[in-house]
Amino acid sequence: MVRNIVVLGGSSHPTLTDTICEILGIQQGSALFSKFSVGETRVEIGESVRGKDVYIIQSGGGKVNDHFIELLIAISACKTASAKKVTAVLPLFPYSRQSDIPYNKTEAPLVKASNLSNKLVADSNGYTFDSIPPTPHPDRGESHGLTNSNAHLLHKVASRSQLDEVEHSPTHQARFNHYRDSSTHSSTKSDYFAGSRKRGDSFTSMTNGITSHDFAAKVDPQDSFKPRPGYRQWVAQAGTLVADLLTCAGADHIITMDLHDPQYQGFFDIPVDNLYGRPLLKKYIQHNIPDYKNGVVVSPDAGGAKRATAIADSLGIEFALIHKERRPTKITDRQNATMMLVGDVSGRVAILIDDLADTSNTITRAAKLLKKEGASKVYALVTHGVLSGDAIDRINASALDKVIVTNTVDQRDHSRRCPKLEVLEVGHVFAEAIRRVHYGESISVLFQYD
Ligand SMILES: O=P(O)(O)OC[C@H]1O[C@@H](O)[C@H](O)[C@@H]1O
Repeated sequence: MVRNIVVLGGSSHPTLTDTICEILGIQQGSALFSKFSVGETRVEIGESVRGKDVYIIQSGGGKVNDHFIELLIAISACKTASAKKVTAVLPLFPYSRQSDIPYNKTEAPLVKASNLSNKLVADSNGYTFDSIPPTPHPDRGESHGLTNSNAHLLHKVASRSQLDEVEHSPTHQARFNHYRDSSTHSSTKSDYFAGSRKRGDSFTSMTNGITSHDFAAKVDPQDSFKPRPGYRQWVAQAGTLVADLLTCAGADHIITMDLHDPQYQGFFDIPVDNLYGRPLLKKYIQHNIPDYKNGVVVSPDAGGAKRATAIADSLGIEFALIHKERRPTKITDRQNATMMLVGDVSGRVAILIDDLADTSNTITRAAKLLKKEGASKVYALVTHGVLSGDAIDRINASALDKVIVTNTVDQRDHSRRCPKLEVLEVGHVFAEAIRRVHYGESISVLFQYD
């Protein structure tokens, strides 16, 4: 039993708090989270936290803004009630995709939300959500700008040097130069759009200021937001604000898992422990995917390549990458994005790895492409199963055979609605991190997964 510690659970994920307390052998701290009729959050701490080491568990996902405010008020309440130290435990860190200028996912969603229910109808292959335009296929002469010299890579296993070859080939560079300004040469998703945002008004009017793909899933911002002609919209970078709010509220320490951008830790001036979900994902692959040694780990986009290659390397299996090409040909052509596979999955199990599935557009579209390219089965392994809006319907109707998520976000409702979903428990990882932080022990052992 861990002593002199108080663990409180916000309303985002009560079962995870229960699991953590059970593993630590303690009773959950007493706190009441409620609402005034107007919607304001009310927090009451029901026991003394004076001189105690307090851990407040609150995840992103669900009613993310309400949960975040609840957390801030709870932190502040504990500090003013003389807690010695307050640690915010955020299994999924809210707003962590907004640590930089939010990227604009011009290729998603594939349909307008207003038409979504009509579109959830399987095509002749039994899957929904066609790429528009179709995924390029060399046999059909749809090389989409690939030269003969690098088109052959589409049918080969992508080695690291081959990926570099594509990335650095003059043709590729030429194609992407217009997405970059002279000072922006990183290939991350954010940077593509950080660069393109600076291109000027044509891009501004093309995107019409869409700043969040979550938002895009609900309403079509084109209908509601038009930046004034000649003005480049100002895109909020909420990451810094969120980090500041936590520290201002009184947080002394943050524990989280698989931050979308690990560099986000640098936005804090308090310690941040960013735990890894990879050991769990790796173990799942080893124990549950038959013949995984002949499988291929696939990153659904360039931004996740590092994450996916780390798992592929540690399993000693091959790696492939889905390259999303955003090359609108006219101002209104927001959905003109194509996906192409760099690597070979033909006759093999494809194992998609990503940090997060929100609308699930990314993994369902990737699965469709992988099946078209001959994958025998497609698994998606994702740390954070946010699965908001129509995500579950989308997964159920997709080419995905299985979706594996951890329970950094509450999965009880998702599991009921999605027969393809399997959930991996993270309670023991957070319990061990809390125990080690409380006793001042190193937590680096939790980062090892080889
Ligand atoms: O396509 P959905 O599921 O909405 O969003 C998930 C994607 O958005 C990115 O931030 C994640 O890394 C992932 O690739």
